Amino acid sequence: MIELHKAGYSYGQDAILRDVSLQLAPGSFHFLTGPSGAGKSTLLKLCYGDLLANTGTVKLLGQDARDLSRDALAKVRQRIGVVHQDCQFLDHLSITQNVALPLAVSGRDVEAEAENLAQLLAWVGLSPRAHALPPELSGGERQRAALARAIIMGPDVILADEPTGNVDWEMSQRLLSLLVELNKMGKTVLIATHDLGLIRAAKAQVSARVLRLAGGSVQLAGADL
Ligand SMILES: Nc1ncnc2c1ncn2[C@@H]1O[C@H](COP(=O)(O)OP(=O)(O)OP(=O)(O)O)[C@@H](O)[C@H]1O
Repeated sequence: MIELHKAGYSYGQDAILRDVSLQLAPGSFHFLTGPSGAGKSTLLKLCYGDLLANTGTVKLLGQDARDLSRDALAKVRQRIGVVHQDCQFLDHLSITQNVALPLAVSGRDVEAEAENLAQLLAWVGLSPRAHALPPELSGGERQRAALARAIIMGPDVILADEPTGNVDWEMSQRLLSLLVELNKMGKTVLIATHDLGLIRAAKAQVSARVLRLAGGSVQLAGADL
């Protein structure tokens, strides 16, 4: 469970989030919409402890984010997979090596995980590109590689920031079906997006709550979405 209670965040003097309360219950599927600059990425950063709220409370998997030591936060983060908006990779490493990075960083034996890695790349449809370098990938391939990297540690929660930002409709549907499939496996999913078509398509497949962030707080969006 990720839980925010009256959370606020300011970059310097600028209060971006003022009073955000939300609960991501285990196995739930949420969308987060709102105008550009409303603070969606900032809110996601609070949800995985990249930023600490200036006011209010943020609980990550039952623990107050402010009380987590660096090691405890690292452990919590292994259970929260993040697909970042800009999907950055290390360009000199292959896609397989990039996807495996969280394993290596957490001290796991990457060789021993080779079969799991291959299966994961096959699941996101990237087996033929397993040895390619990141600059050689298309936008949709990069997004799928970023999703694979986000879930390699087997997280309970997946936070995706505009995962379909730079891809065509067909690819966005493919990414959505991967996220829906993960949710059907019991994972909690939160997707920040401007793409209302994506939200409508998802609602035909999964019971999703749509949150709208505006003016520094979050409300449940209208039923027309
Ligand atoms: N590191 C930072 N320092 C100062 N201001 C920042 C920083 N990061 C974001 N901001 C500002 O905070 C506001 C919210 O940014 P954020 O990226 O969270 O919005 P967003 O809703 O995700 O936007 P978009 O939909 O365009 O991606 C913006 O005005 C942005 O310029």
